[in-house]
Amino acid sequence: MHELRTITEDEVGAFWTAMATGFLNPNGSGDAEVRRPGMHLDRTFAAFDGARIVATLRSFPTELTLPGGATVPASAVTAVTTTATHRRRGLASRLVRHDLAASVERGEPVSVLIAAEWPIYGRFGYGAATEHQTWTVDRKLARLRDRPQGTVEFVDRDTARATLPPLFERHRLRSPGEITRTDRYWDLDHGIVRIPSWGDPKPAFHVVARDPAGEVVGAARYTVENKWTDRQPVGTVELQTMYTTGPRGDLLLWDHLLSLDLARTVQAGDRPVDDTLPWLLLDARHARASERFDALWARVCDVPAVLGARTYGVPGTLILEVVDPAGYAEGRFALDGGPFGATCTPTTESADLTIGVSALGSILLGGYPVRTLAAAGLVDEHSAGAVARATRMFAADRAPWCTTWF
Ligand SMILES: CC(=O)SCCNC(=O)CCNC(=O)[C@H](O)C(C)(C)COP(=O)(O)OP(=O)(O)OC[C@H]1O[C@@H](n2cnc3c(N)ncnc32)[C@H](O)[C@@H]1OP(=O)(O)O
Repeated sequence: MHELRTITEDEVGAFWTAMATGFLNPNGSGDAEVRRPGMHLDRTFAAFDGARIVATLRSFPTELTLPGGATVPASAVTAVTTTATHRRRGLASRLVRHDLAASVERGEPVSVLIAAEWPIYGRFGYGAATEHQTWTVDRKLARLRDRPQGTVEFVDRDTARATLPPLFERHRLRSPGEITRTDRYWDLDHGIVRIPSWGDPKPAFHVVARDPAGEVVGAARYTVENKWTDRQPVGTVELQTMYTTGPRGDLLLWDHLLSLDLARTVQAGDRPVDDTLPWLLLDARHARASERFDALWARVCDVPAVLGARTYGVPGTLILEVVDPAGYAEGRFALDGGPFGATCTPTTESADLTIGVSALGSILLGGYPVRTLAAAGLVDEHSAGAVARATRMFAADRAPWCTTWF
């Protein structure tokens, strides 16, 4: 049996080398020094074959925003790898289960991650909870419905670094599915701190949008691929980051992006599935959607703590039977919730619905309708109308969206 434990300071380098190898990055052995400040060694686990690290997992504390804007403490899991020579022997399973147990011990009510591949994490109780999509816009065809009011200016990287965090904070607290970012995250995001094996970041433009009163209403970063065919500019503007305080900022920044002569296409990934962009255009079909996929996955460990902290689309009560083979979320719970808050407590009343813990993760943020999961056989209805009621209650007033990769 391979030993599984937290790593020591001396093993930090070997941890990152093993992780990089697991992610098929042959150059990762020089990353440890830059990676070390973001690590919590008491929640950085490895499996050992003799003295060699052959599987990795680490987590860090964060906060998850729920529908209604409340946040709950969460454990963010990342760097899950097993070295190719040691796969399918249960090492990742042991690490994930070990980390979940430690998370529950610490009292974190939910664990989150971004799944490299869909089939990996459902067995541990995680469920896909948010989605995002990519827009591709032909800027020669797309026209905005309205003229924006305000200004957009180019700024340098350090100004962008100072401008984005407060905009993100506003976005985070109204966006179910988003998590907190540290200063270090922002430094990495702006290429101020660099992971050696990632290479140099592509040079980018930074812009800040202001309303007519001069208040900052948005900021964006984009790269440009300069390309010509038959003496025609056919390059692509790739939007890397955009946060706004609302529609005014969206309009200003999209007006800017669509006005970039010498590029043909604007591509924007990781956008919310209920984005305003198509509705800002004269012809919504010029915003072509693609790459709509799951993003953040959630694993509920403490049902009353998370279901009691979010708000619900309509007032209602439900008795939920949660099935969790690991036991953490297992039980029957009385939920009484509405647009202004909720209570959720263990109960012995008979259940309206039975749901597995993974499906519970998928309805937690309002990302997937209860009705859809019930139709797919993932939720059982025991009292007439319970699926319809739960569908209306769990719906969120905005699509959950997580823009933070970890
Ligand atoms: C949050 C994150 O960090 S996401 C990143 C995930 N890591 C990667 O994608 C890196 C490349 N992949 C790997 O390193 C490994 O394949 C891992 C970490 C995904 C799995 O590691 P292993 O030690 O092989 O997993 P383990 O042996 O515990 O397998 C558990 C089960 O999951 C299944 N499984 C694991 N990975 C996959 C996958 N990619 N696709 C489908 N099934 C998978 C296995 O088949 C096994 O099922 P079984 O018990 O029914 O046979």
